[in-house]
Amino acid sequence: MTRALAHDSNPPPNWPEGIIYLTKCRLSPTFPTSLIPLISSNGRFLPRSIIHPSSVLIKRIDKVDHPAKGQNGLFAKGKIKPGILIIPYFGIIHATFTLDQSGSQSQSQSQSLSNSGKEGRDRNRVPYQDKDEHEDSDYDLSLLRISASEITNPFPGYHISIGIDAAHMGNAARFVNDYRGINDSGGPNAEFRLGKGENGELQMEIWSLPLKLNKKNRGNQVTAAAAATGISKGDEILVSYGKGWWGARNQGT
Ligand SMILES: C[S@@+](CC[C@H](N)C(=O)[O-])C[C@H]1O[C@@H](n2cnc3c(N)ncnc32)[C@H](O)[C@@H]1O
Repeated sequence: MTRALAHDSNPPPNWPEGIIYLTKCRLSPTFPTSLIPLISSNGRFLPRSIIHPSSVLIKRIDKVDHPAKGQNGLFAKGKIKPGILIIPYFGIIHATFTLDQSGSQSQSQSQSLSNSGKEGRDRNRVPYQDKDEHEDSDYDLSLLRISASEITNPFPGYHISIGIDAAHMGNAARFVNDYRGINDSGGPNAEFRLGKGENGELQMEIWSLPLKLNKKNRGNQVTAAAAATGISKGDEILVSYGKGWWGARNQGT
């Protein structure tokens, strides 16, 4: 008998098999408790569940000239106004530590790596990481970076990168595609923004572009009027992953 996946609730239509459906982010089991105050204004991580928004749907892409043909995309189920929170991005929140090579207070890597499982007793040693399992994920977003020199950094000598990875678990936001090759002339119609959940937790969100950020608006009254209507029913919701995201993937190709 196969074990049912530990979905938070019933997944929305077209949810792929093998991916856990989340209605809120989860913390990685290796996420240090001493970092929680940095991602939550009340010092606790107790996000409220957010159900699938009625404004979006997950759809398999069949268009022959779409660069992500055969994959899924996120689409507007109805009209979405400009400057609206469409959906928060859920996944597993994880931390990656990089030894600061420039500072004088650096701990040695071997010293820190020998402290597997002792995080409760010694909060200022980085947790053991065999390999960064999120490094190659195409669903990993940066949530927060903390420099080694910041006074709020509970791990002196290490730069900390906190990310949200939706490779194996997430919500419909994980299906948002990048506009490149899909709507090159119009650009994205949505963007990632840092936001706050109801219980004070930092979260990444997908918003429809406000009118002023739509690059087609400038000096063009006709397009500005069209952009003011936001994202039309049936349109694919498209963001920019950023040049860095594509640069890292195109290296050596
Ligand atoms: C976060 S996922 C987006 C959802 C994905 N299409 C799916 O069905 O799971 C990122 C992946 O989507 C694909 N993708 C997104 N935007 C793309 C684009 N403009 N051109 C080609 N592939 C794209 C790439 O395979 C990329 O690694």
